[in-house]
Amino acid sequence: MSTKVFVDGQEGTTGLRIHEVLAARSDIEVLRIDADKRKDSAERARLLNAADVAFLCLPDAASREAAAMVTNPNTCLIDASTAHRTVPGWVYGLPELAPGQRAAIRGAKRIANPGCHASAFILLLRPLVDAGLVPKSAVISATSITGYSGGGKKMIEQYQALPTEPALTSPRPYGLTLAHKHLPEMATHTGLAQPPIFQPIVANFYKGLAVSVPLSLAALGTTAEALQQAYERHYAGERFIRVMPLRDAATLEGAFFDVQACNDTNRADLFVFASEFQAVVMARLDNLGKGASGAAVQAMNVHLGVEESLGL
Ligand SMILES: NC(=O)C1=CN([C@@H]2O[C@H](COP(=O)(O)OP(=O)(O)OC[C@H]3O[C@@H](n4cnc5c(N)ncnc54)[C@H](OP(=O)(O)O)[C@@H]3O)[C@@H](O)[C@H]2O)C=CC1
Ligand SMILES: CC(=O)N[C@@H](CCC(=O)OP(=O)(O)O)C(=O)O
Repeated sequence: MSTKVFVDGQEGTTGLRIHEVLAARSDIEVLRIDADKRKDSAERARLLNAADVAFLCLPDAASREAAAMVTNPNTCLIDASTAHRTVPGWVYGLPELAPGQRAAIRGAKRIANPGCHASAFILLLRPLVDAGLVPKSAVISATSITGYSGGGKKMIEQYQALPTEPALTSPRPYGLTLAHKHLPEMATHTGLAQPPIFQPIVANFYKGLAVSVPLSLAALGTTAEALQQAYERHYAGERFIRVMPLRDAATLEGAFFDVQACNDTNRADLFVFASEFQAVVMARLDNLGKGASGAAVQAMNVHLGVEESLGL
């Protein structure tokens, strides 16, 4: 019997990509809403309650509204927005987070999909905190470089309009109130007592994201090898996480890091670059792949118990 899936927000960036991925699946029956009814509450409620799995690819307020419409106890919600990522009763949809997370996703009817910057940051920090290499009390800073599709339809339109606004031709730091919406999940799901000092930068390319975290090996009393081993242990057997060799030679030879090399995959690549006393750990992913739609489909596969038998 096929699984009935509804995407609330089917015309948006994340929703469209989920549809593309699901189109290749014979085990999924996609329930579609008529384009002119896509904001009609009664029709959305009908389809949400008819679905076995419903993806919420909506702004936060509309996601909260959608969650409140669901009365069918069998409907599993996978919310791509920020609305429920630290809310009790919702399971964080990152199977590689820690032992037990996969089982939690399998058993949950409310799954909150991680944010794109947050996914990369948490994949880097959680293993180091769990291994005791970074204390929970540490003050961490992080920089993220992201493609403009992370900003959804409005930002895509802005970057693709011709002629290009001069300010958009160079990378643009943002989040300068130091209150980015991913900070709460970054602290909650790493175990850090306080969120990082977080500096995102958006630039004129469609998709791809890399988070960098500088660490003082001397201050932490650790080594680059120990960081690398912590990643290798934590992610052993994880097909969507690739722990790259310490001081990845291919990157160092080229001298420049390729932020887009995970595009069109559900993979995250993790790197440790280091001198004797300092390290920079980096995570790279496709903000629309492992950072959004890919991760949402992976969470669905884990929930349905079909992750092992499928690619994405
Ligand atoms: N883009 C990315 O890389 C990522 C996005 N996310 C999150 O996923 C969610 C969706 O993002 P994204 O796809 O980029 O956003 P978009 O702006 O591209 O799409 C959002 C869609 O939701 C629709 N919508 C808005 N309000 C309602 C409503 N009340 N009822 C029904 N539909 C509604 C919009 O309709 P209309 O077409 O009329 O505008 C639009 O089609 C957001 O919460 C976002 O923060 C998460 C991870 C990464
Ligand atoms: C370029 C850009 O604006 N990116 C978005 C992140 C996209 C994302 O992951 O948003 P959610 O938290 O809704 O998942 C931002 O930094 O706010």
